[in-house]
Amino acid sequence: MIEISGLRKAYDGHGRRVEALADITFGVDEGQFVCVVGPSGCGKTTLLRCLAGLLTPSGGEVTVAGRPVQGPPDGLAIVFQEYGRSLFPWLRVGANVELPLRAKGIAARQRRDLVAEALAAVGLADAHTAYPWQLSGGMQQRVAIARALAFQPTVLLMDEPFAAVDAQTRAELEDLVRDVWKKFGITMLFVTHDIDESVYLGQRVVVLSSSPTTVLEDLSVDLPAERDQLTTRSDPRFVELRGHVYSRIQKAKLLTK
Ligand SMILES: Nc1ncnc2c1ncn2[C@@H]1O[C@H](COP(=O)(O)OP(=O)(O)OP(=O)(O)O)[C@@H](O)[C@H]1O
Repeated sequence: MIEISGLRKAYDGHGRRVEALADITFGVDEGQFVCVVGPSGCGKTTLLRCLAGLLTPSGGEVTVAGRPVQGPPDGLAIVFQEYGRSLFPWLRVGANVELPLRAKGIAARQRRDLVAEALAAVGLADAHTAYPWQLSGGMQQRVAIARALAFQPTVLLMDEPFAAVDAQTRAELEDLVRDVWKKFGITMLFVTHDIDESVYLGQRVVVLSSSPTTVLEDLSVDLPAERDQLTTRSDPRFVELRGHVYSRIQKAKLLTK
């Protein structure tokens, strides 16, 4: 569904050149849940922006559903880290979720159904008429997820979506994301700097090096499909996998010093 081949991205400007992505190659099959984990500043956001057609790569190729990405691909939605900036404060929750559906030209009745279904899927069926600023941070991020779901994406990109919420809310949202992935069969690419989160959520974890960034490892997560915060996180295999990813990143850091 997603193919990234030899992707390179350098930023130029004001006499400063940043080689953000040096050489990234991996793919995500249809319906798969893949996490990308890497140190802060390694280019995770840059990678997602290239995939979403919001940035032009300096080299290599990205295809989504077999088509080279030249602008935002059809059927692709993205959830950003900063829910506070991605929701419109002057629109009620329902109108925020509905907005992309209007842009897509969907008829009013179907829009109403999709908004109701998406809000129910994130446990906010009764928040329709609230304003985003009347909700907690975790609830606002649920609204952002609902907005992406209502769009009925085939591919959902998530850019450190839980970095700004407290630990308990984060755990709830992680389980919510796995639930909606299973329910809607979406292809998921989830970017995080949190190693535990990447192993808990993903079927695979793509480990990135520090910048200039390459793929250090593409790891299959052979944990049971049914995951929960208590048993999965204390499963010896979970502990082994997270330790493996951690030491991989640490070793790479030492080599680049
Ligand atoms: N618009 C830009 N112009 C110049 N350099 C940029 C720009 N955007 C990002 N960079 C640089 O590219 C590198 C990768 O940035 P990016 O935000 O993609 O990393 P990240 O892994 O998402 O970071 P974090 O984990 O801190 O969110 C950084 O060195 C950053 O300073």
